[in-house]
This record gives sequence, C-alpha cells and structure tokens, in this order.
Amino acid sequence: MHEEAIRKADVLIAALGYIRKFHGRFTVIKLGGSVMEDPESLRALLVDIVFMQTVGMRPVVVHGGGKAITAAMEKAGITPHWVKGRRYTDDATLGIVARVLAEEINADIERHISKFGGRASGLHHKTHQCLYGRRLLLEEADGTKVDLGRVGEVTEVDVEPIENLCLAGVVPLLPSLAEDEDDETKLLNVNADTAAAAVAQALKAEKLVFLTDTPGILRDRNEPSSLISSLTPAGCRELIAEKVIDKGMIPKVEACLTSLEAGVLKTHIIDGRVRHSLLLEIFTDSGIGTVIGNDLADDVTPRTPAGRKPVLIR
Ligand SMILES: Nc1ncnc2c1ncn2[C@@H]1O[C@H](COP(=O)(O)OP(=O)(O)O)[C@@H](O)[C@H]1O
Ligand SMILES: CC(=O)N[C@@H](CCC(=O)OP(=O)(O)O)C(=O)O
Repeated sequence: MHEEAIRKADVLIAALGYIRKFHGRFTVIKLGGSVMEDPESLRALLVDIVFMQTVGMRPVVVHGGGKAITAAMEKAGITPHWVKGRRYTDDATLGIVARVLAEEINADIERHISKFGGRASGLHHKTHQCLYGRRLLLEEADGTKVDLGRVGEVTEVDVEPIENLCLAGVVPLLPSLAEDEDDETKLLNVNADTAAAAVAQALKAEKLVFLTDTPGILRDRNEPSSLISSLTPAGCRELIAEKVIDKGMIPKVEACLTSLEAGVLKTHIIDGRVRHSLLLEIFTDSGIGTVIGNDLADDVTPRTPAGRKPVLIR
C-alpha cells in the first residue's frame, strides 16, 4: 500500500514539469467520430480534458462526428456520397450535419464535461459562431471542377471568444461547421481535421492533438507494434509518397504539416480508444502515439512489449 502510494506521488511529480511548461498555453484537441462512438473512451478523454483545464492548461476542443452524421442520413433515407474524401453536402445533408454536430454531439460533450466537474461551452451558429469559410473548390487532374456541394474550408477564425472562454476556465467546444463568408445565412460542412488545424494555427497553439482509432502512424497498418513514435515533416512526406500514410490519415498528417509551418510547436496523433490517452501523451516522456515536430528526429524504433520506447522530450 505504502509503495503504491509513493508510486502515485511519483506520477504526480513527473507530471509537474509538463504542467508548468504548458500552463496558460493552448492545446487544440480534435475528437473524431470513431472515438465518440465509444462512450467509455469518450468519458475518459473528457475527464482528461477537465484535468488539463483544472491545472491551468487551455484545452480547446474541435470535433467532427462523421459516423453519427452517416447514421442520421441513413435514418432520413439519404445515401451518403463521398467525393475525394469529403461528404457531398446538399442542402438536406447540411441540415443533418448542422443538427448532429452542433445540437447533438456538441451539447452532449458539454453535458458530460459538466458532469465531470468541468465547464465547457459550445461555440457555433446557435451560440457564437467563430469559424468562417468559403466553398472548397477542387479540380480533377484534367482541370474539371469537382462539385462538393456545401463543403467548405476555413478562411478566418474569431479567436477572441475562444480565448475569453479559456481565460474564464471554460473549455470551448467547436463543431466543424463554418459560416459562409459570401452568405452569412448559410453554413459550410468542413472536414474536422482541417477545422482543428485552422483553430490551432489561429491560436498559435502549443499543441494540436488528433484522437483517432489507431495507435498513431503505423508502418504496417495491420501491426500495432509498427508504431512510429516521432516524425519530422520530411519523414511524413516520404511516408505519404510511399503510401504508408493513406486514406483518412492523409488529411490528419497534412493538417499537422500546415499547422507546424504556421507556428504550432508539436502535433500528435494518438489512440482515443486507450483510456486516458491524452494525459499519457502530454504528461509522460515517452507518450503513447506519434508526435510530429520540426525539431524531432524520425524514430521508427519498434516498441518493447512493455510499450516503452526511447525517451523523447515532448
Ligand atoms: N500509416 C497509417 N497508420 C495508421 N492508420 C492509417 C495509416 N494510413 C491510413 N490509416 C487509416 O487512417 C484511419 C484514421 O483516419 P479516419 O478514419 O479518418 O479517423 P477519424 O474518424 O478519427 O478522423 C485509420 O483507422 C487507418 O485505417
Ligand atoms: C466535408 C466533410 O466530409 N465533413 C465531415 C465533417 C465531420 C468530420 O470530419 O468528422 P470525423 O472527424 O468524425 O471524420 C463529414 O461530413 O463527415
């Protein structure tokens, strides 16, 4: 019992350096649909976020909810349709996206955070809109325009309300919806990874953390022990060219690279299904997922069975 108590104190002391280092700094946390599907994982993550806020860090949550949107569309008899990794968004789909993200998921996260003793507040078109954007225009290789409907990209972030909530000890919660800068009565559906990157850049955040359903970036997607602990932007580009980084991981890594270029110090891709993954990544030397930063080395050393890997100062 005595030993166990001392071990607990050691853990607290080990966290102290990180708490000091990140005190008053913004960490943008992106919650993806895959993580939010599992109530137990979500609960543990929200407790981590309450912990971060309580010790004086400034967590800011940006969330998607792709799986819940798909389920709601199917219930409404609309078949989801994907174009270049984005959900084709007609007006009926946009209505569902806005309802599911802002009124259901956002409100649910807010309720849970308050149940765990924290304070959180949704920032969106029903409360206070902070993300503004324009329609996303993509082209095929032959120059033909791709029609994505009401899909957008963020062009501007109103940082003041986000900062004010953080200063007041409240966690801001932003769904990945932007107001159309060409028509203020309309919304745009934004990929949540790119929305999180836009918020991290605007806040000049210390960290941008993606919580997803894989241990991090894997060299072999079917082999969790092939986790790559740390990467440089150049290392990421090589892995994209080699198609080791593929599919849903591409927008995440690209969001990491643009954020690093814009001054965010470190970006992380971690497994939101692991209990307290956020605390383990931020408050321990070894972390649990992949960290991408300008001043890191590409570290592809496999982990030992105990999950240890070379010490890395994050
Ligand atoms: N090298 C890689 N390492 C890990 N996952 C990868 C890699 N390349 C592609 N992926 C895929 O990316 C997925 C994560 O992206 P996505 O499904 O969009 O997550 P989310 O819903 O959390 O945003 C993983 O489940 C995996 O299938
Ligand atoms: C344009 C576009 O595709 N938008 C996404 C927004 C939600 C999202 O990105 O959710 P995840 O993070 O759970 O994937 C969508 O409609 O699914």
